[in-house]
Amino acid sequence: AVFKPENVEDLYEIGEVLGSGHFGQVRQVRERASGKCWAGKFLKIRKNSCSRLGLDRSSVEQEVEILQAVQHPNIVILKDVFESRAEVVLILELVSGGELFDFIAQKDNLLESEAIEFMKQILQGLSFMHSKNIAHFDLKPENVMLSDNVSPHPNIKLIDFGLAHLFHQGEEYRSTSGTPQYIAPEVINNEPLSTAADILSGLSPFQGDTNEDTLKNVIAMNYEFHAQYFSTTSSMAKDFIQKLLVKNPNERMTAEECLLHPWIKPITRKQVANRNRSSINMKS
Ligand SMILES: Cc1ccnnc1
Repeated sequence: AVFKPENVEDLYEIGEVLGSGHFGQVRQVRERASGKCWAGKFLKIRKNSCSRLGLDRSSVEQEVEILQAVQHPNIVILKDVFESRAEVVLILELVSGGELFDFIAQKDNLLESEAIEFMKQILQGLSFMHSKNIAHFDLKPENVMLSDNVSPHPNIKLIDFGLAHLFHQGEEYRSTSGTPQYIAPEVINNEPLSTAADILSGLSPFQGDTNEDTLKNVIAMNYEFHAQYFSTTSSMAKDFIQKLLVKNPNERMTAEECLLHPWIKPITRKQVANRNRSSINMKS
C-alpha cells in the first residue's frame, strides 16, 4: 500500500504528546485547513529487516488495513496515512476522554447500570470486529478510552490495533505477544488463536506478584469472587463473569452471546430491578 508522500507537517500542526507505547508516539495534531484536532500516531519504520528498532512496514500496513475495515462508533476512526523516509503517521480520530480505567478508578462505587452501559459498548465494538474475523489481541483497560470527558454518557472507543489480526479462511494463527495480566490461556500455551482471546483479555482477576505468577493464575483459571469486592454485585453479573472466565476458548461466550446475556439484555422487569440495586465496589 502507498501512503501519502506529503510531509505531514504541511497539513497538520504537531502538538503535545498524548501517549507512547511499543509502536512510537501519539501526539495531538491540528489540521491546518479545518482547525480540527486529531491524534497523530508516529510509527518508526525499520530500514531493513536486520535493524531492531522500529516496526516492519508490513505490520503497519496490516494495522492500516484493519483500521480501514472496522469503521464503527466504538472503534477509533483512521482518517489518513502519511509516510516519510523512516516514519509512517496514522491520522486517527482524537479520543480525549481518557482511559475508561481512570474514569472508573476515581469512583467509590460503580453502579451496575453504568458498568453495563460501558460493557455493552465494548461488546458492540468487539462483536463488529469479530464479525469481520478481526481480533484485537491487545484488549486491556489502557486501550478502552472515552470519547470525551464532558458528556454525562461518554462513548467507548477501542484504540491501538497494533497487534490486531485479520483471520483468513482456515488459517491458523499463533502469537505470544500481549500483556501478561490480560492474556488468554491459549495465548500463553501458544495454541492456535481466535477472536475468543479478546473476550477473556478484558478482565483480570489473575493479577499475581510477578508476571510468572500471573501467567500461572491465568493457566489455572484460579480466581474467586472475594466478598469485600463482590458482596453487592448481582448474581446476574457474577454469572456473566463466570461464563467469560472459561479456559477452553470454544466454550467461552462470544461477544454476540455476551450481548444477549440477561445481565446485558435483561428479559424480565425483575432482572432490571435486581441489577439497579447492585453496584461494584471499586475501593479495596
Ligand atoms: C491515544 C489516542 C489514540 C487515538 N486517538 N486518540 C488518542
